[in-house]
Amino acid sequence: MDPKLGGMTLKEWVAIESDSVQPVPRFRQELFRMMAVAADTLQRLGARVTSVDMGSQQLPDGQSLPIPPVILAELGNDPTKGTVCFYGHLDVQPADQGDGWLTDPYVLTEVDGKLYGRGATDNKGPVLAWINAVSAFRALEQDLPVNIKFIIEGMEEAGSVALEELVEKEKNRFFSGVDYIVISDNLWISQRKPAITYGTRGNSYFTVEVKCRDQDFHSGTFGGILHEPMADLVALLGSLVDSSGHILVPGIYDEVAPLTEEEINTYKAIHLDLEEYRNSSRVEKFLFDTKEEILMHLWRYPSLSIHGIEGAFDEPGAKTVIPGQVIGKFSIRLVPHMNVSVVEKQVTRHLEDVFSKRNSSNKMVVSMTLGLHPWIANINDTQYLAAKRAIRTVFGTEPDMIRDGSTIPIAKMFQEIVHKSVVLIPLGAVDDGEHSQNEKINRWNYIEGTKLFAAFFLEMAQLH
Ligand SMILES: NCCCC(=O)N[C@@H](Cc1c[nH]cn1)C(=O)O
Ligand SMILES: [Zn+2]
Ligand SMILES: [Zn+2]
Repeated sequence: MDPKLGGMTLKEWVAIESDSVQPVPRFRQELFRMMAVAADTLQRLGARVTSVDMGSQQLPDGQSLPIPPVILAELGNDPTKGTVCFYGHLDVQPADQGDGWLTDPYVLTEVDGKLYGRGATDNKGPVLAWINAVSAFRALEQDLPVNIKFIIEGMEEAGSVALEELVEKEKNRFFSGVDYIVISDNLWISQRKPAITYGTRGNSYFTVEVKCRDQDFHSGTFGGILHEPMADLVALLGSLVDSSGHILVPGIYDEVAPLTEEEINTYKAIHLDLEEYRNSSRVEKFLFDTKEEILMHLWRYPSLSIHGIEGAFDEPGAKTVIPGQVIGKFSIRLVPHMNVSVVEKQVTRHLEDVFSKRNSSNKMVVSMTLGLHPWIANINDTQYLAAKRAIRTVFGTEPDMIRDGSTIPIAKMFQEIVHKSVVLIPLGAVDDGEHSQNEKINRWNYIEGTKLFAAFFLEMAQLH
């Protein structure tokens, strides 16, 4: 990239340890540095940049840490052109070479056309690809076909702390002229075939605490005479889902959108090599045997996952402890038209029911700690057509029209608060390993993705 334009390379961005998950001052400093570098890059491209102070974050242990600024940047304000707003994040998940990385996670390393490094695909690579696309128009001294806005945050991996309030506040300012919103923070469903994403599941995250007392017991001294909290908790967690993945909470499927023949056909049209998917996931057997069932259970049906138990003895060795208090954690991925507060009531009632049947003297407290709504878009919106055309131009193929089984809360927030059409245009391949060891982006995806975004601007200009 032309150095005059302030081009930063992906290698330089990956080298910044912008981990938002571990709440320690060193990573926060790195996050501030990351946001400053990105603001500078955008400024050099000619953008009007505001770095919004986001205040500080109170942590459960009482300490307070500053939240990195959110970047709001604007390029062009021609009223005859459409305005596309791109959202991305520059914070990353934790990464430690000792956890099984084959290369230093903060040194972008190319092996066989794959660029390994934390944040390479989630989400530094895609953010830079959008910036590179703008930079290409600048380098060619061509007018941008559309007005472009960027909203870039540094706390996505920590739950987008304080972002919703900012979007609400900027609804009639920064977002007032925005026509379309684009996010590139997920992956294709294949190694080589591009995709457009029009829906994500939501998530309701629960804790269930069972307490006898706030100290552990010796199982030789107390074992046999106690209602053990862990036994209660295992029974509670075991009551949630059966071995075929069916959720046992009464009423939970009541509001799930009915399945139509037309919808089934959309799954049939998607290219997914189930054997390759199973092998690359290193899973012996999935719960379902057909492509359609797999896709539907990832995208359009709820799922319940049990995540962990706080207070449990989880070290090697044979400690003879009875934990005095344990907290189980599980979540339910939500789909259209499930309602977060209805799910909260259903789960609480079910657990209270199961617990009361145990006649335990322990205390149980159920809390929903996170309630994120599912999101689904209208695939006939203009920007879906523009994205399809741009994919045809750059990749010479039709995209897979996909949904994502995970949750991108900002998509629903934009839809609800800004009331503009949102599209997800991923550029990473299915095996990029977001959040995992050896995260990567393929050089091909990064470069073709940059071309795709430039082509998207041109198509948007034509269709707007
Ligand atoms: N492919 C994009 C993944 C984004 C992601 O991992 N989102 C989180 C958000 C979340 C949901 N519940 C708690 N955090 C996810 O787990 O889906
Ligand atoms: Zn991400
Ligand atoms: Zn992520």
